[in-house]
Amino acid sequence: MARHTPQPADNASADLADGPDSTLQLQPGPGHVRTTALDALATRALGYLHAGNAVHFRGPAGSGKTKLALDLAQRLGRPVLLLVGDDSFDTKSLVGEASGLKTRRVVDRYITSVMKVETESAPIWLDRALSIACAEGCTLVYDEFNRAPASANNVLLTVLEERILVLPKPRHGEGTLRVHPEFRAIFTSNPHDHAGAHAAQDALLDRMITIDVEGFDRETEVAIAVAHSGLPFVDAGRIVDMVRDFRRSREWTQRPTLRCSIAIARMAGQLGLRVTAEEERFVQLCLDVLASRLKPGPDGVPDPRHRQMLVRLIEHFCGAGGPAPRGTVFGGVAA
Ligand SMILES: Nc1ncnc2c1ncn2[C@@H]1O[C@H](COP(=O)(O)OP(=O)(O)OP(=O)(O)O)[C@@H](O)[C@H]1O
Repeated sequence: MARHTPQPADNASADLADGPDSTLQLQPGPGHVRTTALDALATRALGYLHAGNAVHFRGPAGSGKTKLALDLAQRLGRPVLLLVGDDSFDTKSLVGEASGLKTRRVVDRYITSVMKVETESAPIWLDRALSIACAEGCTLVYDEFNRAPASANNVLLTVLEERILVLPKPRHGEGTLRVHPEFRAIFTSNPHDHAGAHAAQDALLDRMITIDVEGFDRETEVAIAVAHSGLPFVDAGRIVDMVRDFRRSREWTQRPTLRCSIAIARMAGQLGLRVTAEEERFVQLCLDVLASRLKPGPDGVPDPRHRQMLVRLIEHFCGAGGPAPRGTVFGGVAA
């Protein structure tokens, strides 16, 4: 769980970093990108959040859900709590639990010849992300919430509907906690992720507004690749076009995401590689990032024809003659 107190001005994004007191804190990232498309999406979601609704961003890996959720959380101007869903979660992981006993011993020597000793024990309650967020009116970003079992997430039902947190054991003598009016929740999930994910219960989905984030437009992807790499727009554009074409082709088993474009652009920038098919190391870099995602051939081993297609893809989009015409190599529809 990471906790973040909002910073002033235009520090809209948040990356994880160790704070000065060595607790994990979210820090604004210098490369946060806002484009027309991202702004439109953010305005929509912020409207729902301001009106008191929970918002859920659903989309494939690398579609920018977490970054968007953290950006919006920061914009709400309340402290932010980040929770990442996990298969091992139960109700206690979200709301906390009584842990150990606090013992108080009173020694009464009012009359010198008589000593009266009274011992009193009370449970110590340890709060977790949800109870803190509900009590203090924080914004809870619950990333990959469907990785936690539905039984752990059940406690959210009354929080989102009746705005009451029902505690499994009394906390400071109370069995329920009235949710702070400023409490907001932003969820993310990946519906294509089957490893370790659970089906989110309908009742919970029914209490949030789900926005599908299937991937960004070209302008946004290029702007993000530039922000992460410092490459010129033209070079980042060639890399993004290449990855987008591969993505549309469906000739992969693992989706080539925005992270692929960022990785290629960032490493090309760091290694000082020219973004062209004439640069052998650049071609190798693209193959290293992309080839493992290719569909295997019928015998389960990488199909050399697919790899050849990948090389043609690099030559097409990063050929010597400048930016490629908006054609496709893998057969996807050009943007
Ligand atoms: N607006 C943005 N500005 C800068 N970088 C961004 C922006 N949106 C996304 N990114 C970058 O794109 C990459 C993918 O984003 P993010 O981690 O939010 O995706 P995700 O959908 O949550 O992925 P996963 O499901 O795999 O966790 C990250 O490296 C992130 O920093």
